[in-house]
Amino acid sequence: MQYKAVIFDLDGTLLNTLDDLADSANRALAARGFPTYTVDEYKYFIGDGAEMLVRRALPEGARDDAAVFGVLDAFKEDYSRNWNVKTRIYEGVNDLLSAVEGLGVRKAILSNKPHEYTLLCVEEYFAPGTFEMVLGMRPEVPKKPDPAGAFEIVQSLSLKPEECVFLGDSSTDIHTAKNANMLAVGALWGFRTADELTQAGAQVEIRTPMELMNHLKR
Ligand SMILES: O=C(O)COP(=O)(O)O
Repeated sequence: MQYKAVIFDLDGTLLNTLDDLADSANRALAARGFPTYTVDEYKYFIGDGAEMLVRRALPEGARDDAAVFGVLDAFKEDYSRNWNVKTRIYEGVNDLLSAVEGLGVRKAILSNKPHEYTLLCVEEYFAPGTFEMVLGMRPEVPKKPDPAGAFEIVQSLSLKPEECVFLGDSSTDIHTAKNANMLAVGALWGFRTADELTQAGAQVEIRTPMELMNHLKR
């Protein structure tokens, strides 16, 4: 039997958004006199939403609300102007999306990126109608790894969770998949390591997007 839908994570899975996120966050930090980080260090700050990114980037002794929300506002303002400077689709992702489409398997996105930026990115980098549903992080819905967003997608597609595959690049995504009772597939080209995905309980790990096609039958 074939899975009926794939839910994709966005940052680090479909799009390499690392540089633009890091550049915006570094400018927001520097403007307030806080230390900045290398682009690679941001791989561990991204994945649990914009507020968490800022909390992780601020020095431990400076995570009071005024600092967090000051830097968060500055980061969002900067990112709203610079979200598509260096961001690119990962190699092989377009081929995968076409192949999934060709099989008649449905596609959706669930991201912890703020919803408005998730929509902007998807509109810019993917053909209209590629995804039936695109959900970013919305204040009223618990973020990944809570399965609420994943359940919202399956309900709206009239599917059962076990008919879905969840593909993501971080432990947050793997935990989301498991919490939602979906096949948990780890993307090894993203921001985190194979060790992290294995420890989180990934059922499958793939090195290139097209490898997902080998796992759409169960
Ligand atoms: O921007 C984030 O924190 C995470 O976004 P993602 O869920 O698409 O990886």
